[in-house]
Amino acid sequence: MHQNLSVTQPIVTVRNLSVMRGEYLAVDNVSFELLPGTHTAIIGPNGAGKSTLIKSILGLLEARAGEISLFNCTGKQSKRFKQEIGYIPQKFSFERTFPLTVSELVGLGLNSKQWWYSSKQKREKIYQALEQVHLTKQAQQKIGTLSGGELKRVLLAYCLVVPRRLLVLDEALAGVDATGEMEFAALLHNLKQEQNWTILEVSHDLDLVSKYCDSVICMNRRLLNQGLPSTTLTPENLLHIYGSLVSPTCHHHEPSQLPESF
Ligand SMILES: Nc1ncnc2c1ncn2[C@@H]1O[C@H](COP(=O)(O)OP(=O)(O)OP(=O)(O)O)[C@@H](O)[C@H]1O
Repeated sequence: MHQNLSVTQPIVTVRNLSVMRGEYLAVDNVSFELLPGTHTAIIGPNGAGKSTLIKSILGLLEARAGEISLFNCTGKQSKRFKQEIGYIPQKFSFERTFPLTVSELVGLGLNSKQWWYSSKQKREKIYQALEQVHLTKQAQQKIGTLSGGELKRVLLAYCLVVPRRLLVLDEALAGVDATGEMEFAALLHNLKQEQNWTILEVSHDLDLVSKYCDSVICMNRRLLNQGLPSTTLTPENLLHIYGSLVSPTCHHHEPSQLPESF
């Protein structure tokens, strides 16, 4: 168990949070709590403010109003827990010539708390993290030459190389192939079950959300619904959220035919 971890105290508390993007109110008066060892998905249509919300939680964007508490601390105090949070952003890329290999990048995840590890122990930790995401063969490859899905796996390995209390994922599975997607989801499930990690992820994959998440936050600038997948992912709620009929089992639409004049 992590130090100071109580099973009842929320890991994250968001109270009446509002966040601007330029002149636009992207998050409007949102409140919720995340309990330790839970997996929560944030869902909503494009532009609903999901990334804005998680970036505010991570301290990457300033709030216009409201309060965010991480591990029971607010403001600057919560910054000391930075190393206990893993984050995979929605968009990132590296120049092809970026001079860092996969194992070097994952090794950067070994932070100051692991200063006493020997070089051998560090190599073992990095190898174990890469093994979990099936990328040991790419260990010496330059990160700028990886595919989009491989790069996402490397970032997950970076998060896995040390214990985290909170893992924040912004569409982390986008670009990961079907097998990788299931493995990724199962891995997150194990981290939650066996190591009590708290997971907050933005996802458009309602099948995986209904299968793996304990709780769903539905938003479109404002919080629309929050609760168990079985009570939030109902046809009525999804119609309200997305404005059209989607369901956890039928949201992969067939590509529509282009009009002849296109
Ligand atoms: N830097 C910016 N300046 C102005 N508006 C912005 C900026 N960044 C984002 N926005 C707007 O804020 C709104 C919320 O964006 P955000 O990225 O949080 O949405 P999202 O729910 O994560 O969307 P998606 O599912 O498409 O990733 C969008 O309408 C977006 O166009």
